[in-house]
Order: sequence, then C-alpha cells, then structure tokens
Amino acid sequence: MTAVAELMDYAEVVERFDPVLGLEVHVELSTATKMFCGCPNLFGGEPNTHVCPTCLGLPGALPVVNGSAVESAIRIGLALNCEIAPWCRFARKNYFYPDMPKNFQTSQYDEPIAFDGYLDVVLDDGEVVRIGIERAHMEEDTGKSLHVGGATGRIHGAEHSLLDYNRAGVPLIEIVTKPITGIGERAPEVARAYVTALRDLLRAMDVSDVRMDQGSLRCDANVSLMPRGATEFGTRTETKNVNSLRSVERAVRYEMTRHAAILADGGGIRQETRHFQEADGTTSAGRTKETAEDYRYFPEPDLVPIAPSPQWVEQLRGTLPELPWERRKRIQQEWNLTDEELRDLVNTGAADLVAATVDAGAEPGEARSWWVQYLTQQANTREVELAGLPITPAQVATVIGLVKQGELTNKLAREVVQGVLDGEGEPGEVIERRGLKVVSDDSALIAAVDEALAAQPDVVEKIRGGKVQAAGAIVGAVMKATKGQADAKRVRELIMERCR
Ligand SMILES: Nc1ncnc2c1ncn2[C@@H]1O[C@H](COP(=O)(O)OP(=O)(O)OP(=O)(O)O)[C@@H](O)[C@H]1O
Ligand SMILES: [Mg+2]
Ligand SMILES: [Mg+2]
Repeated sequence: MTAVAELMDYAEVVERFDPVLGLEVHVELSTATKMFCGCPNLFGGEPNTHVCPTCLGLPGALPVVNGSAVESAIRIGLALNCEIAPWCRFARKNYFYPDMPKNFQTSQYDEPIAFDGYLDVVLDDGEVVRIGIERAHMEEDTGKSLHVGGATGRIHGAEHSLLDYNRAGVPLIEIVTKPITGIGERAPEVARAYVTALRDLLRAMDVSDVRMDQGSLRCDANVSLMPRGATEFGTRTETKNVNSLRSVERAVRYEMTRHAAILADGGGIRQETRHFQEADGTTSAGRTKETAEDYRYFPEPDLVPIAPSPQWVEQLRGTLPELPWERRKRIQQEWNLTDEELRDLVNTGAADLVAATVDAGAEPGEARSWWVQYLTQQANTREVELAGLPITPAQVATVIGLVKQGELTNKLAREVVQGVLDGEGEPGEVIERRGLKVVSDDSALIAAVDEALAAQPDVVEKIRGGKVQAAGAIVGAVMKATKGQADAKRVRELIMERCR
C-alpha cells in the first residue's frame, strides 16, 4: 500500500467535495452567581474557594435554578430569532470525568429553552449568509484540571492532576447551528464570520465577557465532506475548544484538507473529537465521539421544569439593546457611509467600537479616525484584534474630548493612548504620570519662543518682511524644545507679537 498523502491541496478539496459545518459555541454567562447555587461566578481566584456542597456534587445537596441565567438564555434565544419553548426541562448528561464531581452534567437535551432561529452573518466582501440555529440551551460548566509534573507536563506524561472546581457550575449557554451547507470554499471564512457575529451580538447584549482567550466563549467546529453532488452528509469530526477567531478558520480549513486526503484514498473518517494545535495549525485525534445514547440522558428530577409565560418573554424582548446589525444600519445612515466604508469599518471590527466611542460623547469623524488609523496600527503591532486592545471606547472618547478642549495636542493624545495601552491606567493618570499637559502658560512659552527666535535671526527677518508662513520653522523649534507639549496656536501668536 502506498502512503496516504496527509493533506489535499485546498483548491482540489473544494473542486471535489462540498463541506458541511456545524458550530457549537459555549458562552459563560456573567451572572453574579453560579447556575444552581449561590457561589460567586468569578474568573480565577484561589483554587476551590468558590465552591459549596451543590457545585461539588456532595450527596444530599440540591440545586436551585438561577433566574437571571434563565433570563439571559431567553434573551439570547430572542436575539437569535429563536422560538422560546413554552415548557422545558433540564436533563442529566451522564459521563465520568474528574472535573465533573457529580458524574453528570446538568444540561438540556431534547427540550432546549430556545430553538429554530438564525443569525445573518456578513462575510468580508459584504455577502450575507444566513446561519440556521438549531437550539440554544442552558447547562453548567465543569471544573478545570491541571496536569502537572512528568516529562512533558501533558496529560499522558504528567505525574498527577490538580482539580479546581471554581468554574464548576458556572452558567453556560450552548448555541448549536443547523448543518451549514452550500458554502463551498468559503467554509473556513463562514465559520470565523459566524463566531465573530455571535461574539459581537453577545457583547452588545452584555450577557458575557465573550473572552475567547479566557474561555468565556469557546467554539467546537464540526466538519464533514461529501463528494460534489452527493446528498448524504459525510462523517463529521469535532475540533474542540478552538480559542481564537483565527483558529476557528484555520481548524476548519485544516480538517477539510485532512478529510479530503483520506476520502480520496478510499478511507473512512472516524467520528471523533480532535484538538487544534495553535503552533502548527494542525489537529490531533482526541476521543472517539460518544453518540447521544452513551450519555444516558434523562430528565433531571431535582429541578422544576421552566415554563416562561408569553408575557415574560415579551417583557424580556423589550430589554434587548440595539443589536449589532441594527446599529450598523443606523450608523450608516447617521454618518452617511457608503456600503464600502461601512464594510471596512465592520471588517476591521471598528464599527461597534466607533459607535460605542460616539455614544460616550466623541464626534463621529474623530472616533472613526482614531479606531481606523492609530488604534488599528497599534492592534497590528501588538498582534491582537482591535477589540482586544486594552483600551475602552470611553477612554478613547475622553482623550478625544481633551484634544477638543485644547488640553492635549494630537501628538500628546497619541502618547496618552499609548500609556493606557501599556497599562498605566486611565487617561488622566497617564497624563499625570508622564507629565503630558499642553503648555499654554505664557511664561513657560515665552522663554522657548525667544530662544528659537534668537537662534534663527534670518527667519525673524523674513517674518518681519511679511513672510508670515516662515513662522512655521519657529513653531517647529518651540515644539521640539517643549517635547511637543506647547500649545501651537499660542506659540504662533507669541511669535507674531514678538516679531512686530
Ligand atoms: N455530518 C455533519 N457534518 C458537519 N456538521 C454536522 C453533521 N451532522 C451534524 N452536524 C452539526 O454538528 C453539530 C453537532 O452538535 P450537537 O451539540 O448537536 O451534538 P454533539 O456534538 O454530538 O454533542 P455534544 O454537545 O455532546 O458535543 C451541530 O451543529 C450539527 O448541525
Ligand atoms: Mg453540543
Ligand atoms: Mg459537540
């Protein structure tokens, strides 16, 4: 037997096969307390300090549903255009793993709280793809295992494992798409665009921190291929916990090329979970995937069913904020943007940030140029997404306001922003610490102006002779001497006064 080529060239993959995608996104809700007990829902903390008999699964402890998590679930369902179940239950998903002390996860199975919706996703070139949502259901997070010691520090080489149950019982919503078909070669891009759109939606709703790097938003990507023209889906693999938007795109693409090589060689795909390796963009086999029967799902006997009244659902619909696509439509009109300008703003992730900056009081043109130019450059050098920069729209609006009031020059403003990005605190603190106030106090400026005039007598002659524009050289010298902190307008006035 000849060796199987590991991957197929992408162009050939999409010529011979049609991909089918299924995306499962887990979102940790930012409620005050956990899903079924009163423990605080906080990221981090000393291990095993946010725990109680209920989330540790001790015998006799009973769960109580967190009402605010149910509200978030319904609101998310509504934002995703789902039906809200008039009646639903929790179910036990039984499996053993040390990070889950109850030996089952309290989840929902055939009776999810929200089902049958959609999310419209805009691709880079402006094309809109409607992604069907199969269901959004409530469940609880597991604890965290840390495998330590041994040669590799990985699970098989580790000497022992540590368990932290602080995360056990944190409210999760799992949002599952219907099989996504008919997207051909754009499958990897569609996957990234969907997770991006979902993240932006959840962020606008303020129900989760949606930090992929901290695991508050996690994506499992299911991929299968079928030969062009076939009607029956192929066997899927499920790449787990892909933790950045770029990784979602890479993982889908990699799985497509891997499946294609196996299928083209007459082989079969094993239904299994896989793990994505950030370093080389490949996936490796995890466990053979349980079918639903293996989990022996059954209705949770310790929790009452949930039956949201239509009135309550409508009341919750009324609490939905302006959603990203509504906001986009509005800013396009208000700022008078062409489709292309809007798309550029959306593609860089800037649209929502600009809008939030405007909401915080900044002028739209200023807000746009800060995010699209300087901050985009900063994001590129720091290799993070724009939204991942450690600066908030409110802070950007503050800096813009200070420039407008003449307290900062544009150059100083950039330095303040730099300080905020470097973790030096609020704009005011950076100004204080770095001494960045604009100098408009005459006594401080006059000395610098006189010195510059004395150094360039030829320029002084020109100004006196009526060549007013020559003053630029003196302004430049004063700015240099004051490290950019002089109020340029006042400097110019002083120069004119002294050259009269
Ligand atoms: N053949 C297929 N190829 C690609 N995606 C598929 C295929 N069949 C189903 N899917 C999608 O895969 C996802 C399966 O997620 P679902 O939560 O329903 O099941 P699961 O992965 O078996 O369960 P678990 O929540 O335990 O991981 C869905 O988005 C579904 O649309
Ligand atoms: Mg699932
Ligand atoms: Mg799954």
